[in-house]
Amino acid sequence: MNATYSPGLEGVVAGTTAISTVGKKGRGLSYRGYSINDLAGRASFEEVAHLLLHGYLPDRDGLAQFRNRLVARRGLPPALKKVLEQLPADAHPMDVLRTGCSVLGALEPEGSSLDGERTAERLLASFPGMLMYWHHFATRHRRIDLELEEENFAGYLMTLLHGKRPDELKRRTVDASLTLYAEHEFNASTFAARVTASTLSDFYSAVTSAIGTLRGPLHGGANEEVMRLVSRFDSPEQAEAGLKEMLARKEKIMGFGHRVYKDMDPRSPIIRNWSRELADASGHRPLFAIFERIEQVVLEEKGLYPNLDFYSACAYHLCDIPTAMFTPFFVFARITGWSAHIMEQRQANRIFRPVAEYLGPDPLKYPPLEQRRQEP
Ligand SMILES: CC(=O)SCCNC(=O)CCNC(=O)[C@H](O)C(C)(C)COP(=O)(O)OP(=O)(O)OC[C@H]1O[C@@H](n2cnc3c(N)ncnc32)[C@H](O)[C@@H]1OP(=O)(O)O
Ligand SMILES: O=C([O-])CC(=O)C(=O)O
Repeated sequence: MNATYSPGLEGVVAGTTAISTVGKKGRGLSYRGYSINDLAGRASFEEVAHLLLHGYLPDRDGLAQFRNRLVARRGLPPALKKVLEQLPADAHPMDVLRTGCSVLGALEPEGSSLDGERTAERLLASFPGMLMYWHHFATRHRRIDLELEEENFAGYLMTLLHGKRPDELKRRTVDASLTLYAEHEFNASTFAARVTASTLSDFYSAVTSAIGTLRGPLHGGANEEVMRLVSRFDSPEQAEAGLKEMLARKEKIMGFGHRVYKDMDPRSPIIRNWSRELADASGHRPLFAIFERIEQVVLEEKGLYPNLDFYSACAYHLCDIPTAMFTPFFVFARITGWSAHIMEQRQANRIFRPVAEYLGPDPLKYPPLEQRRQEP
């Protein structure tokens, strides 16, 4: 076999998919053939989730049934709640979700690999409750009710977080952000899920792999790092000076750059508009101006464009979502894409097993124990 090495697998075609296109000429970003601009502007996140999980946009009845199933699958088994109650208040919320997913897999294992759609809906429905149950217990010792009537997914998770229904602008912003975050072809976490699925492992193991992969700051964890960066500045001028210093030190600026998009990420202007609307409505224009100035400086100095994580940080902050929950919100959405990919992998499976270029020593003579020198 004649294989060429591509660091980070850049440009390598690692499989086939019918789920989405990313940055494809003439198609841009699309989920199952529908443009992201149509989906983010016109469909609710539940319609998009149905499209990804079941392959088609539901009609009115199909959507109502899907929403009902999600509402019915929100509750958590007592044994899982007990585990969540043991996790410390300073645990990272992504650790909580990774643990919660793993425990649910032990309590409600897949009966057979045909259970994929049911498991996907169970995880989609229960992830918000897992995180918010832990959050309220760990911070205020309150055991919250997870089985609320609210059938809108964004409304449900915001109500769980804040203990009251969100205002309409915040709910619609979160709804749109979930659609934007839902799916993105062979990104690192989806690829991790597919690699795990390719060994014929179970659904929960594949999703646990994906959560662990999304957590890193080069991937989903970037949205949290963006907010930590922006919080260091009080004005656009300060941000400009700070960013120039960082770039001079050759530091990476989180929320910028992308493996596939070498110019604009098509999701970025959409979430930027929601952020601006929120900033205008809540008197936070100065914060938005800091984001804008950072965008301008990084483009001028490095020629890099913001990815989805950059303005998502602004939107989530203005929706009063704690910074450490930004990446979990990404999970609440991307579970739909991960699930679609796990099911697609199972339909035409071959185990992932690439090869490595060896850079180690030439063959060595084996030294008996008494003749070995301690290596430094
Ligand atoms: C939803 C998502 O997961 S989107 C990604 C979220 N991640 C981030 O925002 C983290 C910051 N961005 C990055 O680290 C990268 O751009 C990635 C991980 C997204 C893509 O990585 P790659 O495709 O491997 O690009 P790579 O890191 O090789 O960058 C190419 C060049 O641009 C530079 N560059 C890329 N991104 C950045 C950045 N955010 N800040 C500063 N320089 C950057 C690199 O230093 C490199 O420069 P060099 O050629 O002089 O060494
Ligand atoms: O596609 C990628 O490399 C990262 C990702 O998940 C996204 O941009 O949504």
